[in-house]
Amino acid sequence: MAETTPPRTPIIGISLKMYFSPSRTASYISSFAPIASAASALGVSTFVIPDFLSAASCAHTLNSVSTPNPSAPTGVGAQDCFWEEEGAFTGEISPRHLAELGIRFVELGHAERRRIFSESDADVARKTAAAVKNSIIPVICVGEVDRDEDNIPSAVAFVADQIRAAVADIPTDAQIILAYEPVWAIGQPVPAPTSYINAVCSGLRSVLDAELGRKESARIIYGGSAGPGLFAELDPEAVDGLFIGRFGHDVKNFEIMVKEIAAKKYA
Ligand SMILES: O=C[C@H](O)COP(=O)(O)O
Repeated sequence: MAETTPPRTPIIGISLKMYFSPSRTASYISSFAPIASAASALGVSTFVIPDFLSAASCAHTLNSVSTPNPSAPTGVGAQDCFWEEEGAFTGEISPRHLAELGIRFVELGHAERRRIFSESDADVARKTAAAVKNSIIPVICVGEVDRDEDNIPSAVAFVADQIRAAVADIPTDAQIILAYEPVWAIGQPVPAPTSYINAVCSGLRSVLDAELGRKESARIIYGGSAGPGLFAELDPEAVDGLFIGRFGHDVKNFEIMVKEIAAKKYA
């Protein structure tokens, strides 16, 4: 069954990629839990995506955190899943089994998976459908590969095609998160220019609202070297939050970004 609530609450998440050991992840989650609770009180949803080894224990911890605002919950995500739910698929991870462990999000189609593991839009679409079927919110990563700041329509067209492919087999009211990450801005000292982020996200918002009927069910979050200070410069009509990498490894930075999102979205 598709996850259909809550709609368009501001949200910030972090992927720990393969940076942290299990013990460092456990320590991070302990510090993260009270921040998630405070974020909920501010009306901001949060999520953490650890590696698979730590996902179940992190979900156990975070799912018991008190979040005062039911529209702004917290949760744990997985960094990928398979499109099948069970069977002879050595090394793969079932979305149904993730759901059984209390994992509420799954990141799909990250640029690193597309580049290193040759994941295609068709793969992402099948995984998205499997996640939604198991009531897991897909965090679908999209973004153009090449930097060409003078050609915003081309970036919007490329990313819109990725989105159309990813959502082809799910209901319009299924809640999704689109992590817009220009590939050229990932792993850099600074994010993409804010005017560029705002223009591309605004273009994508139009496609989601007018063409795909996803005004309420799709949120756009920006990722790619995002850190403190960025959200204050973003257009809150177009961008619903952030997808954090390295600059959230210090959990105090994550807390700062939660407050910046709340201040901007609820101004
Ligand atoms: O998953 C997160 C993004 O790829 C961004 O990572 P980054 O902020 O370390 O560039």
